[in-house]
Amino acid sequence: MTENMTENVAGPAKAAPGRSIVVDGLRKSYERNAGDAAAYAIDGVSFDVPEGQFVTLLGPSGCGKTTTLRCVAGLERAQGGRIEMAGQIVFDASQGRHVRPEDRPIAMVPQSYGIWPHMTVLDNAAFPMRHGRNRRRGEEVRRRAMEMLEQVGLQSMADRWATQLSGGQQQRLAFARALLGDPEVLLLDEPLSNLDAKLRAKLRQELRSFQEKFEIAALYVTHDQSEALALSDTVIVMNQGRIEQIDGPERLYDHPRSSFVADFIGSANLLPVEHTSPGPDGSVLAKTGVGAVLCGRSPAAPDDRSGNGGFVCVRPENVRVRAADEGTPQAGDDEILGRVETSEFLGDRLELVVRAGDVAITAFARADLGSRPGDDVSLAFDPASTSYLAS
Ligand SMILES: Nc1ncnc2c1ncn2[C@@H]1O[C@H](COP(=O)(O)OP(=O)(O)OP(=O)(O)O)[C@@H](O)[C@H]1O
Repeated sequence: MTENMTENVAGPAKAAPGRSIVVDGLRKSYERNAGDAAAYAIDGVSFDVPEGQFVTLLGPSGCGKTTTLRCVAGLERAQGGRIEMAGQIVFDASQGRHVRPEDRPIAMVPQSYGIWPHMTVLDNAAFPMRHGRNRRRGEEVRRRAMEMLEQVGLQSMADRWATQLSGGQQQRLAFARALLGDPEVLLLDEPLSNLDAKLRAKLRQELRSFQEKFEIAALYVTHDQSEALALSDTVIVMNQGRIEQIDGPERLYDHPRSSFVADFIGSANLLPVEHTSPGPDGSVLAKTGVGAVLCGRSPAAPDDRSGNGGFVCVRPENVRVRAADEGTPQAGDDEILGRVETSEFLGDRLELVVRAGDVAITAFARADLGSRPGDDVSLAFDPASTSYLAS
């Protein structure tokens, strides 16, 4: 590792205030001859981590999340791009600049928390102060470590072996230890992935409340969309080494920019579109296999609202369902007639899969609708919550 962690020559370069990390145009291939664009694990990745914010890299396995995180940490060296951290350029491919991981203002929390089993809780916590960037000695180390253990509720366990802690306590210790290295940013690589679902849900809330309490910026990697939505101020959705969308959780869910994002975040009906034309008030009229659908949302620029291809995107909770014999569709209602294929009772509602022409549409319906497989129903999409996605 050491031979490629060398130069750190230029003086401090200015980073934009208020941003803990700025990543610009990062490109990394693991191939020796990285000429072929398809060989890049990440390609043109750019984003910011603002001060005190929780930012998550989210995407399916192999999309480049860990590679991005490792480049930020300095554990991998990219072939292109720049990284600024706490007011300094820590990586610049064009200038051959690469600050070593131990000299970057970061703390990394790995999947297994990286806790030393042969050390006490206190010694684990004190480790970065004894061995990190800003080394300290003597009583001050013990005092600061004890103060931090108190903050995370582990002071009474300071002299225990770290292996005697529960999963949740280990997470708190990993968090305390990371903070004691005075990092600008915490880097977390799927720290909850080894835990069962119930503990995961509890610990993610705890993780978030610590991060807020200490007002530290965090860059978090996960492939679990519910975790990303629950924890993050900002989610960066990645696909095949590129960024698809950067947005807050609600906006990602309500305004996905592509069919990939719509499908990856929550569940979505994606109806293939034959062609589109501009509709009233900036909407898009999309011709699909089940008829024309009015889409009140579209990330496409107004000039790009006529064309071929793309998808209508509507979430199951935004599909209105009624029994086909509940009365004829009202004038102006673009209703779609279909037949129930499956019906699942979920307590407070039914989840229906309705076949309409060539497409299967998932919809949530009132539990008392009582629809069963084989029943005819009519569906309507609310234009205000229906999107046209060009790709
Ligand atoms: N050390 C390596 N050598 C060669 N190829 C690698 C190496 N590490 C990652 N890759 C490749 O780079 C691409 C991105 O991998 P990366 O681990 O960054 O993805 P990820 O999104 O973190 O996936 P996961 O969620 O499975 O950890 C993948 O195609 C992967 O096979």
